[in-house]
Amino acid sequence: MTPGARLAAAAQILDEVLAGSPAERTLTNWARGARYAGSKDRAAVRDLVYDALRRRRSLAWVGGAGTGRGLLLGLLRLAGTDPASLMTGEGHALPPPTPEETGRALSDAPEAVRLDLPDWLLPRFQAALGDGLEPACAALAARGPVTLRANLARTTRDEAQARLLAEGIETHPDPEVPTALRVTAGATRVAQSRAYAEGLVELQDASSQAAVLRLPLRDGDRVLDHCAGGGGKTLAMGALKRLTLAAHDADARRMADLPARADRAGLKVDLAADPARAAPYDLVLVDAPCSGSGTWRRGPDAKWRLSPDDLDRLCALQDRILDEAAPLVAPTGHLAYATCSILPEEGDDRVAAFLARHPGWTPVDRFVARPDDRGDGFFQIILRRAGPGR
Ligand SMILES: C[S@@+](CC[C@H](N)C(=O)[O-])C[C@H]1O[C@@H](n2cnc3c(N)ncnc32)[C@H](O)[C@@H]1O
Repeated sequence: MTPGARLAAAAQILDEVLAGSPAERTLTNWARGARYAGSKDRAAVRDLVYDALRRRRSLAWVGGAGTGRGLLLGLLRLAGTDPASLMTGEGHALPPPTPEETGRALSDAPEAVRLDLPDWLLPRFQAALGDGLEPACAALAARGPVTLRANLARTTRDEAQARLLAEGIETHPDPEVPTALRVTAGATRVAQSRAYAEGLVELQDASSQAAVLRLPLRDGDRVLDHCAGGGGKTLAMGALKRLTLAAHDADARRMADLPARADRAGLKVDLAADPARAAPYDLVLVDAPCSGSGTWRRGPDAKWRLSPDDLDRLCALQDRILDEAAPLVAPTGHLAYATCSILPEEGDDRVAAFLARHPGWTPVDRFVARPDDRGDGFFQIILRRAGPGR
């Protein structure tokens, strides 16, 4: 495909996403129908779509319209590329820009537009981030890093790094998270690499790894990952200590890949349909469903879809899951609550509400990460039952 044809494909996909179709599914459907598109074309179109969605408001401003075409006009202008050089109207390329499609200067845009936030979220982000508002929004508007976790149950980080390098995957050790390797070249090879197949590394964001490293885990502990999903945190915990691991998810289908991933990592994980049956646990981790606001660069359509009502519903669900999980903790055990959100409504506010309902608990550790070039935004609090603990 020519660069102009890729742009035209991205414009069409973006129009479908803007009309409400989920980005990932729309891209997959397009790729299925576009037999002429090679893997490089698919990757380039995908990058265009995601780059445009992350900066949807600012690009619409600069591009002059909130359509797929408008966003791409904005993207080209902000990259210093003359849109007329790619929108030529020839072959499969989009028609050339018209005199009406001039757009406006980003410096004249309101703050929420410049920061690529929905209006209703701006005051919440301001309150939550203070001076960190602009860098966090810039991070959410850019591509996120690809980070691996060295599986310390199988290897050291140095060894994992060397094995990856031998397969053409270059990484950089995170200076603060001792398990994390940021991929600097060859990211598309990871899933097919032997290092990955042999369970030496897993894909996991550095902030999420940092949070798991703070959990109070001891050899022999009984641990429940109460919202396990694909099991990223279950596996990260299992790599650190010899644990009896149980994983639960209200939607068991989300754990479908967990047995294979556990096998690869050399771990045994019990998939618990009813986690109360094996209670109590020394640690229950609630990695709750949330807005994902700390990870919006990875699924940017969610940033534009979230409504205040959605956020209220998520907060109510987070409260309910915490109430379900707390009785599963042993008298001397811990309850950890985590979200990949930077909104206080889903973090400290939920903890305060929990403590008001359950005065028998006390926080012992709090971890907050903002999205940056090292990792995603994340929140975690570790609670222990008040009174003599461990
Ligand atoms: C943030 S995701 C978990 C991600 C996962 N821990 C990981 O690290 O890959 C939240 C999960 O909570 C699950 N969930 C939603 N409601 C739940 C409930 N009431 N009890 C348990 N899990 C629930 C969702 O199905 C979803 O898979």
